[in-house]
Amino acid sequence: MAHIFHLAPHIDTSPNYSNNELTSPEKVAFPKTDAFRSMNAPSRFEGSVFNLEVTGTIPPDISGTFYRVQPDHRFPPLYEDDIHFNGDGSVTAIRIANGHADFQQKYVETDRYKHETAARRSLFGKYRNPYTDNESVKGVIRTASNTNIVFWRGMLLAMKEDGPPFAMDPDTLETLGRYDFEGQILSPTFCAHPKFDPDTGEMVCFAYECGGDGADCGVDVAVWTVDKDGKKTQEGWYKAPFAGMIHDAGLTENYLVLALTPIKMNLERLKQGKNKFAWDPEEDQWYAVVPRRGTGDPGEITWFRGDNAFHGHVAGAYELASGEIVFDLTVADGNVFFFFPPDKNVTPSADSIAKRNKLSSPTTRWIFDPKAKKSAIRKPEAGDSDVWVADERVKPAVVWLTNGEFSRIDDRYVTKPYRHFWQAVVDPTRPYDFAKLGPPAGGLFNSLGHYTWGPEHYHTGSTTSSVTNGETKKEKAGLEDVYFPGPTMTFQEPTFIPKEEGAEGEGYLIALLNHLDVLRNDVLIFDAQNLSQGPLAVIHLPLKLKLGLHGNWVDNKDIEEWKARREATGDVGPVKVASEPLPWQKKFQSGQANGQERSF
Ligand SMILES: C=Cc1ccc(O)c(OC)c1
Ligand SMILES: [Fe+2]
Repeated sequence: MAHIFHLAPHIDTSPNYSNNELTSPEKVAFPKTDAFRSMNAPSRFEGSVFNLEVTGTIPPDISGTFYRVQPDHRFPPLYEDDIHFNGDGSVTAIRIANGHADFQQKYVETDRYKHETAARRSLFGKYRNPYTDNESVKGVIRTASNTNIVFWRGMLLAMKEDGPPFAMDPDTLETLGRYDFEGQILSPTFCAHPKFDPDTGEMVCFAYECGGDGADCGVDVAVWTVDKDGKKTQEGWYKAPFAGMIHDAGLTENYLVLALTPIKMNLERLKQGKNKFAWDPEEDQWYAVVPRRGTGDPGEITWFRGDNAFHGHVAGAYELASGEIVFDLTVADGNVFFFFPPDKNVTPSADSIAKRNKLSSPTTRWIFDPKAKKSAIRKPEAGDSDVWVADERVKPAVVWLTNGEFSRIDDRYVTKPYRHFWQAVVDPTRPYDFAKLGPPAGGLFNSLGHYTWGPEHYHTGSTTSSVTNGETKKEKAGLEDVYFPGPTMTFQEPTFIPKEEGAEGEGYLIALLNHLDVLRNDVLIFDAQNLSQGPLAVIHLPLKLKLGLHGNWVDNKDIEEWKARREATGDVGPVKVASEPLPWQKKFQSGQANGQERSF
């Protein structure tokens, strides 16, 4: 292809960065780094496509919307080495009914979005580091709302764990505003993985780094329950043993289990304009078993610690008749976030993408006893607060040697024993066209897997177990059904679509396929229990999206029911978004120091 600078050599093609800093904010030229290359080249598309091209047949009983969110930088970042996780949240809706599919995509119009739109440039700096921001946006909520998009009581909530959620209209993807649960949750941070109890309709959610302005690198952790009518019914404030990332969680009938990963925040480092997190290869992986109806007493939590490792996403969690908790997630044997290397003693190359792509990430089953003998430890990092830690270290009960991430289950089985889970899978034995494609952006998720726990691992209500600290079984723990599309393709996170009245796992699986050669996406629909036969339908998008994080399926009945309830004349009425700044913002505006002290 002829490039314009061959045709017009006088055109300015100079780099837009010098010493890692943006030199011409008005010039729209993105970094030429891996974080902005291939599938992750900026897309920035907003709009819709009616009646997408389809190969195969979309099962006629599928009626609903697949919502998912991707980070997609709107402007060249302030720093050339910016990371994918710092991109603006852009929400995709794939609306399916009567065998047809429509596409829509729109940015989440966060406070960040509005300020940067007005200025036509980036104003917010590095990932979760307000010390790198333009002066004009001090005190503005920084979140890019780019990690998950969930349906809650008739609205979509776009979420990122560094800030509050933003509400969107499920029909139009219009941003309604910041959502504070009608004034009930005023935390500076929230989570990207709230859990929904299918029996009670409750949302159980949590936050970390939530004791100040949301960027204090502190150890505060909060847990909330919001009931099906939107009323906050529980709130507990706790301290973590260190200031690390708590990204995902598991929900059982009586507990929320939080995974605290040994990547650590540090305020001094942040103030120096450096990374939010650093991997600590010497630190344990931790789990907090938190009672769902707790009050915030530190003794309510039991913290469990195991050998250093990196948490992926949670599949399922449930309680056994013995009271013990089964908790399943992928756990990788090294730093998955290569862009957050350790602070010291590590040569830069030791945490490269190449090394990340060699990590193994099995599905790991832990069994926690909430009544385990524990002792209070006082950690100065925890503000001298008591943290109650189980005396015995934990080891996995089962390690299923899968190699993948983005575990999903039939969400009607959250809190319950389950048999089926699905993952984006890394199968290094399959061919990959490295010569043509270079390293796969976001990881080599070249396959999609359906896993069924074998009979000895499928617990019914009466099963008891006492294997908390037994020998770890490393095995193939059940059936594996895997689909590999070809050497030029990778998958994004799959989502399960249940069949109405169907048994657990009966339904479909939907996932985005990345064509790394032609830089375009398809949406694939599978029989959830027969992936290896290949997709039932391939929905062709006429464009390239970006690598997204999480998505969810919402049935049309729920969308329609809530639409009626949210009418001005409906029994619930329109969504009420936040009308006042957050407490930390008020403090900031009144000139009080923000950050260190608890704001509310
Ligand atoms: C996958 C995890 C993850 C964790 C924190 C983030 O801010 C994030 O942004 C997209 C993603
Ligand atoms: Fe996640």
